[in-house]
Amino acid sequence: MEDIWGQACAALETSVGPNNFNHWIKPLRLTGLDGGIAHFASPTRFISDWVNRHFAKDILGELSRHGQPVERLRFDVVPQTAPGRARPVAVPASPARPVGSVAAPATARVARADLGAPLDPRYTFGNFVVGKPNELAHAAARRVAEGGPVGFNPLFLYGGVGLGKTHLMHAIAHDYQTRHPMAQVLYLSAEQFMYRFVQALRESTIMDFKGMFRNVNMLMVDDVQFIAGKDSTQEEFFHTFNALVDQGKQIVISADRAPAEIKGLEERIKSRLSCGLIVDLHPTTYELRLGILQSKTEGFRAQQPDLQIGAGVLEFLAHRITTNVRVLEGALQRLFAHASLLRREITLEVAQECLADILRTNDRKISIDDIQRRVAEHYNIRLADMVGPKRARNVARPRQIAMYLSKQLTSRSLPEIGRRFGGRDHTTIMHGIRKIEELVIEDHALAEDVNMLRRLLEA
Ligand SMILES: Nc1ncnc2c1ncn2[C@@H]1O[C@H](COP(=O)(O)OP(=O)(O)OP(=O)(O)O)[C@@H](O)[C@H]1O
Repeated sequence: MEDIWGQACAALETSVGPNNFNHWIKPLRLTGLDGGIAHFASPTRFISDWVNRHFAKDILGELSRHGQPVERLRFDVVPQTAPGRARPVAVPASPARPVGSVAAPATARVARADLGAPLDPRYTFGNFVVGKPNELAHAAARRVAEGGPVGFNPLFLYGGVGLGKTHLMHAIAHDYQTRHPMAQVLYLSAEQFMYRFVQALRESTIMDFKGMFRNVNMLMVDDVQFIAGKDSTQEEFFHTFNALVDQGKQIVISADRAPAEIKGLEERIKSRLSCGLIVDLHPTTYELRLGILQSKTEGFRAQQPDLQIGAGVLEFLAHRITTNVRVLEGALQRLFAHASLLRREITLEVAQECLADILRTNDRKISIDDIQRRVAEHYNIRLADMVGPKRARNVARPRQIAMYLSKQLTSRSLPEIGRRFGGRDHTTIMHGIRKIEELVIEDHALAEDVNMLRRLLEA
C-alpha cells in the first residue's frame, strides 16, 4: 500500500503542482484500500473537505493507475499532535560567563522565558491557508523550516498589515523546532531586541547579550522597521546579523515594507537584508479569503459542533471584508460569539446586522482609482496622464503625489501600485514616493495640498 501511495504521490505532485501537493495532499496518510474505497487519515476536516472538493478526481485516477481500481475516498480526521512551544534560547545558568564563550550543552537547554517572545501554538503551517498572494512566501518559509543549507539567508518577509507575516514566522519556528529538537530558535520583535540590548547596556551584561544572540541556530526578528532611526540598536543588530550569517545560521526577518523602502534604516543593513530572499505577501484575493474563512470555521466547529452557518455567509464575508485577514477573523469570531450566545443560526441577515460597523468601514476603502481621479482633478490634469509617459513637472509631480497617497492610504505593494500607474517599475514608484516624502518637509504649500487631498479621500 505504501508503494502504491508513494507512486501516486509522485504523479500527483506533478499533476496538481508542488504547492497544492505539499499543502493538501502530503498531510494525508493512506490507511486502507478495500472494496473500491481508499481510506485516508487527515489532520483536519478542512483539509479532507478541500481535497474531496478539489483533488478527489486526481487521487482516484492516480491510485487506480498504480494499484487496484478505486472509486471513492473516505477520510478520518486524526489530529496531529500539536507542536509545543518553541524552546527558549540557551542562556548561561550563571549570571556571567567569560567573553566569547559558548554555553555548554548541559547549560544550553536552561530555559529563560523572558528572552524571546512566546510562540502562538495556533500559528502553524497546518492552518496557514495558501493562495496565489502568499504561495511564494509560504514555499520559502517551508523550505527554511526544513533546515539544512537553504541558499537564501536571510529570508525577508514583508507585506501590509495582517497578511500573515507573524503567522508564517511562528510556523517556521514550530516546524523547525519539531524537526530539530536540539536546535535553539529565538523569535522576538525588533522592539524586544532593542529592549534587551538597552537592558544589557544598563546592566553591563552586553557580552552575555552578544553571546546569547550569537549562540542560536535560528534568529527570527519580527517588524524590523522598528529599529529604523535607532542608531546603536542598528549597530548591534548589524553585528549580530553578520556573526550569525558567518556561522551559517539561518535568519528570518519580517517588516511592513521591503528593505529598500525602510526609511532611517542604515544602508549597510539594507544591503545585508537584500542578500537573501525578499518575499512580498500580497493583499488577499477572494479565493484566499474564502479559504481562510472555511479553515477558521472548521476550527470553531471543532469546539462548537452545533454551530449553524447559512449558505452563502462565508462567501458574503469574503466578498465584503477585504481589508486584511485580522479583520476577517475578528468578524467571524464576533459572528460565532453572537450565534452561540443567542443560540441562533448565522444567516446572511444575522451577519449583515451583527457586522454592520465592520462592513461600513470596509466599504469606505480607498482605491488607487479614487486617488488618481481626485489628484488629477485637483491639479487640473487629464486622468490619462496618471498612467501616461509625460515627464513635464506639472504632470509628473501630481502623479508622484498620487503614488505617495496610494502607498499611504491603500495596502497595495509597490509592484501593484506600479502596475496601476501604467506598468511602471516598483523602483520608479519608490522614487516618486521618496520625492514627495522629502517635499512635504520643505514645501509647505505642497504639504497642505497633500493633506487636503488625504482628508478628502478619507472623508
Ligand atoms: N493565509 C492565512 N491563513 C490563515 N490565517 C491567516 C493567514 N494570513 C493571516 N492569517 C491570520 O490573520 C491574523 C493576522 O496575521 P499576522 O499577525 O500573521 O499578520 P502580520 O502580517 O504579521 O500583521 P502585522 O503587520 O499587523 O504584524 C492571524 O490571526 C493569522 O493567523
